[in-house]
Amino acid sequence: MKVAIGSDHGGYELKEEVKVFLEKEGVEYIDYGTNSLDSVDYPEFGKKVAEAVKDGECDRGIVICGTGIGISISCNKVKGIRCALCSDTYSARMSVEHNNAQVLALGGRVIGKDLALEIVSTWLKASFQGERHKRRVDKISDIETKYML
Ligand SMILES: O=C(CO)[C@H](O)[C@H](O)COP(=O)(O)O
Repeated sequence: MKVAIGSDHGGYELKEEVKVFLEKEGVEYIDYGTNSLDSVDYPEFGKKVAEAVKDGECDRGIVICGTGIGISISCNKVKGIRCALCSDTYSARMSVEHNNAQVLALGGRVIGKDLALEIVSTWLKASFQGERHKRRVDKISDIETKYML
């Protein structure tokens, strides 16, 4: 599995911790920035990660801003992308098993490193359960088809 990872300045430090974790776990990743604590605009980095997943360059994405909110909203504007903002391991697992989320969002100013890494670990191991959940995810796609160009 190859993971696209990106953040703004509010998520930069946690992004660097997540990268160390991915390396330890032997998970390949591409870092789409940002590369410092200098102030930047989170939609640019959410877009890069979401597009990398949409285009098949990466299988999944992890995005981080201060709260995780702005960057997750940005990712969810890319057609076909389901980005889930998670602050607990149960939601992280469910976001894949039930919602087939390909992108995980974290709040760098909300959760600590240890919890964040547990969430990432849980999320990486989860897989979509299909069945009744596929019908529901298909209905999300129907909404996109109606409202997104
Ligand atoms: O969480 C965020 C978006 O949802 C951003 O990281 C946050 O808004 C950045 O704020 P500031 O420019 O004050 O560092």
